[in-house]
Amino acid sequence: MNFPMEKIALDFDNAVQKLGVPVTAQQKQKLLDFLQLLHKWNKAYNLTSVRDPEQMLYVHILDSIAVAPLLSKNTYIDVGTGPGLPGIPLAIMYPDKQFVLLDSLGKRIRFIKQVAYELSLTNIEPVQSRVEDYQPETAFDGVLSRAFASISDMLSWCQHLTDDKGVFLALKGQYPEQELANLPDGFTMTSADELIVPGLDADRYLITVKRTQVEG
Ligand SMILES: C[S@@+](CC[C@H](N)C(=O)[O-])C[C@H]1O[C@@H](n2cnc3c(N)ncnc32)[C@H](O)[C@@H]1O
Repeated sequence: MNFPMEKIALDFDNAVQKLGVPVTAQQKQKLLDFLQLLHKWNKAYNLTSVRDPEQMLYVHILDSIAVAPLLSKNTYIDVGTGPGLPGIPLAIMYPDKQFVLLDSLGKRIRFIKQVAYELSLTNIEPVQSRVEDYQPETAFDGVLSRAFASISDMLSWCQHLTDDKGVFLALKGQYPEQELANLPDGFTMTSADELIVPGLDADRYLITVKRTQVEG
């Protein structure tokens, strides 16, 4: 299928305006270049089940940048990033923040390396590893995930990646009531932000969890 760049660029402008997230011309170019690479390499690398470029715009690019206003820290790890979602769009939105993009599958990490090279993204570090095995030199400010695991599993597999002040951000569909009722001891949900993603007729929530602060 040809890539309908003109239509996608127009749809992008409309959606971003509704989203209310400021995007510069350079960021727009990089986001659309990423979309085009995702579309181009999807067959060879089996990166996403979404094959239609218009759908990719909403399901992958806009869904990822909808999180941008809620990122207030400096260093993040996107666990189970797949082809760089939501990490690559967020790294484009925040060139001054640092993102490690981690996945256990080599072909997805090879794709991310190619994207980083082609888009000159210097604030991402692709890592191929199981998250449980990855030992960073410095604790991250935040752990991010989308479509990765239950919140409990995310917390138990990723708690070694942050210190006591670290935040865990999980992008979810339906409000994950059951998952939140079963948080492991020592963790508390601190916010559940509903995201309205233009073009997506689906519930989206960003759940924030922190370590429970002990008083005194
Ligand atoms: C459903 S995909 C989601 C990809 C991406 N975050 C997205 O939203 O499109 C889940 C990803 O998690 C990765 N994954 C699953 N378990 C993992 C683990 N223990 N450590 C690292 N990556 C893992 C898989 O290889 C896969 O790419």
